[in-house]
Amino acid sequence: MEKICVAVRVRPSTSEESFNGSFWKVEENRITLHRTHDTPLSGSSYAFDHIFDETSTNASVYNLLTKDIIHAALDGFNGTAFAYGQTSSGKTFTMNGSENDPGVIPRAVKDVFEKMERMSDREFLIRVSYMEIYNEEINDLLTVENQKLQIHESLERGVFVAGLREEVVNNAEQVLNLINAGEVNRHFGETNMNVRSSRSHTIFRMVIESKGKDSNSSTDCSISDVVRVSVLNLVDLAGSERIAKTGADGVRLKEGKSINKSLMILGNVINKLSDGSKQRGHIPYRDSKLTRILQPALGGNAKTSIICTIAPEEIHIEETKGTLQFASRAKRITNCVQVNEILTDAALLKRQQLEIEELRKKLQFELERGKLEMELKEERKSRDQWILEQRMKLENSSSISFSDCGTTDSQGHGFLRQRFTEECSDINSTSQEDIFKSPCLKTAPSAFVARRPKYTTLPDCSPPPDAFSNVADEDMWMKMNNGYVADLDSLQTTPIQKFQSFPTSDTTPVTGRINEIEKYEQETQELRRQLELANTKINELERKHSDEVTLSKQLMGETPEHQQGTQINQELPLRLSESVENFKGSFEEVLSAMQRFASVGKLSTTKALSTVSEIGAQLFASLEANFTMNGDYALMHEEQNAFHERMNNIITSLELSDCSTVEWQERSSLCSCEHKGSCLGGENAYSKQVLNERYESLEKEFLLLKEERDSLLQKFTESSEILAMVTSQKENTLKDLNTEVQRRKNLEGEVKQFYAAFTLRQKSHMSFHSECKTIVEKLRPQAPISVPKSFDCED
Ligand SMILES: Nc1ncnc2c1ncn2[C@@H]1O[C@H](COP(=O)(O)OP(=O)(O)OP(=O)(O)O)[C@@H](O)[C@H]1O
Repeated sequence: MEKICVAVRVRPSTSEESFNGSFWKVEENRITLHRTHDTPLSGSSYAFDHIFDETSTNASVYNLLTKDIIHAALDGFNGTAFAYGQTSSGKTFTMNGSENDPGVIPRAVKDVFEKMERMSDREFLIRVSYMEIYNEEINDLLTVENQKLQIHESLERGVFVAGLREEVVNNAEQVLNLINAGEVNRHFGETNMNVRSSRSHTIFRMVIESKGKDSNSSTDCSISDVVRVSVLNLVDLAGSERIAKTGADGVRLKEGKSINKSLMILGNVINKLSDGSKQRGHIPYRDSKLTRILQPALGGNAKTSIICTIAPEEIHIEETKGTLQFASRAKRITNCVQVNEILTDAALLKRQQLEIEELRKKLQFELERGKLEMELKEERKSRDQWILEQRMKLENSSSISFSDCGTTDSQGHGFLRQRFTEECSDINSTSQEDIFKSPCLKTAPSAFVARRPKYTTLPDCSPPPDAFSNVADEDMWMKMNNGYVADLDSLQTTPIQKFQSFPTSDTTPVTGRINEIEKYEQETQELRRQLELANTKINELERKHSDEVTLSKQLMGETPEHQQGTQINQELPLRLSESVENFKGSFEEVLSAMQRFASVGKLSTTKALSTVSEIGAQLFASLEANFTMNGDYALMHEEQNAFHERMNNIITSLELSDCSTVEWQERSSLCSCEHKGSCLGGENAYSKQVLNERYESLEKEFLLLKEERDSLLQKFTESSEILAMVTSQKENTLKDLNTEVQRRKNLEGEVKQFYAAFTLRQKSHMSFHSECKTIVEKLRPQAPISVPKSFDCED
């Protein structure tokens, strides 16, 4: 808990008049209203953390009041500094300052960046915002369009202004430029009391995020996993005003009313908070936007300082008193300040892993301990049983012996020893089962056992095991066996206690133990459940893995096919144009042969026509075949060769068509000259027309082929795109697959580690168990010696 730091600053007087009645006098951290003749007025004296008189500078205010808060903000503490006071008392002067004496805000900005540079072990991210509350509406001073913003609240961010521009900044200059830009948008107005009166409350906010540069440590939460986020508010409130004094009307009046109202609500909040935690009751933070935004600074998680500015003039005494009373109440407020640290996902994960590991170890340990305790209990129980049995045997035999024991005989040691030996031999002959090998005191002569006046009856209990240290030592037994007569009263005796097998009276630890065991059982169940979940996850991953392997194989299988397809698609247009070129070549050869024959008059029109139509049919059939061969280049090549062959045949047949030429020549010689002329002319015209038609149809075909080629090219591009897509999909799937494989490996590793730790624990438990057994075994033969001895001492 930390108190709000409250200071008062007195502005230099603006009036040249000397005081007529009273004035404020500052003495160290106390301010008192004095009469003119320097006598303090009772009930008007106030003490604060600091008081800055008229001569004070903004530098001193910053250093004494705000600097610590700014520095703490860099360490992760929220901080708020605000100026409160009547209008024209110097709030804006304190917060913003002048050129010669910068105020709290510019100093804080510079200080933040300077300190940040010195903190070389941390990385910082700073965001700033600047807003005003004008007539109870929130406006963004950095973006004029952001008006009438709303306040929201969320678990993550707490109370925040939605839509407020937050600028990430890197240096002080950048921030100061932003502030200057914001100042332009701020509402100022002239009143009778201040030519430049703030008509709104302004809040300049810096959000400071930082994290350590250290990035080591894979097992524990490293410093770099913890992010500190602090909010620093520097607030310049609008001043309270008396409408009569400010002479406000119209807009100014409305502003004045709004200012006074929100300051009144601030006063109410401060009053409530200063009442002390028990009487506080409801704090009306939600009554105004100002108190809602400043909520963390008022009784919340923030280091807060308030500078209350006052005007020293006599005419403002009442307002000054009001301000000082506000300040006095604010001084009583305590805030609950803590560093705001956020754990990143990685840190949370690490922490949870550590916790699980801790629990696992604890559980193992407790299980083992519980088991051992049970075993020890069993051992103890059987040992107690055994001791009890032996004791009962002893009691039975001793009751016989002690009945024979009389008073001390005065006949001397020799007689006693002889008698003792005799008795011993007697008893040994009758009591063969005395496995304790205890001295034969039971049958000792009355003279051997010194008379013990206090002793009246046999004790009905044996000493508890913890009293074994009180019994006589081995040496003493030996002496007694050798006939030594002891003064038993001089021996330290074991107090008589009722026999209780073992300290079972304390039931609380048992109940506690049961509770603990139940708790461990629950934890075991939980761990088992986690293990089952892990196994399910592993199985799921395995299934996914195998699916993806199959998919990958499938994709791998498809890839060569796709590659081949692409290659074919890529080469197809080239090959087609090559084949068209070849066809063209063959066709031209035939044409030139025909021209040759025609020029020498060896080719009849009929022959020429039939040849051309044959060539055309061949050509189109071959072209068609070529296009439908779908990239089978060998076949295409064959087809081209066949076409070439056919063309050659046509040429040969043309060359060999002598008879037809002779026929033609004979027929032509039969024709009259005019007839001949007209006949030739008619044939030529006909052949030209047919050829033209043919040429046109060939051109059309050629265009069609071109279109087809273009569409094939289009298809090829599309196929290439699909292939690229499939390839990238395949790569992504492979990546996913690798990640899954890695995750699975990690999980397997964890499970292995868990089993290894478990086995180790089991081994240590076994060895501990065998050690215990050995100890118990060792203890077993010693018990008979101890028991009768204690028995004797109690006697
Ligand atoms: N400590 C000071 N030293 C010198 N001049 C001061 C001091 N305090 C205030 N002034 C001057 O007094 C005038 C009023 O101050 P300022 O505007 O800061 O008052 P305010 O409290 O912000 O008023 P309002 O609430 O109306 O905005 C300004 O001209 C300012 O320069």
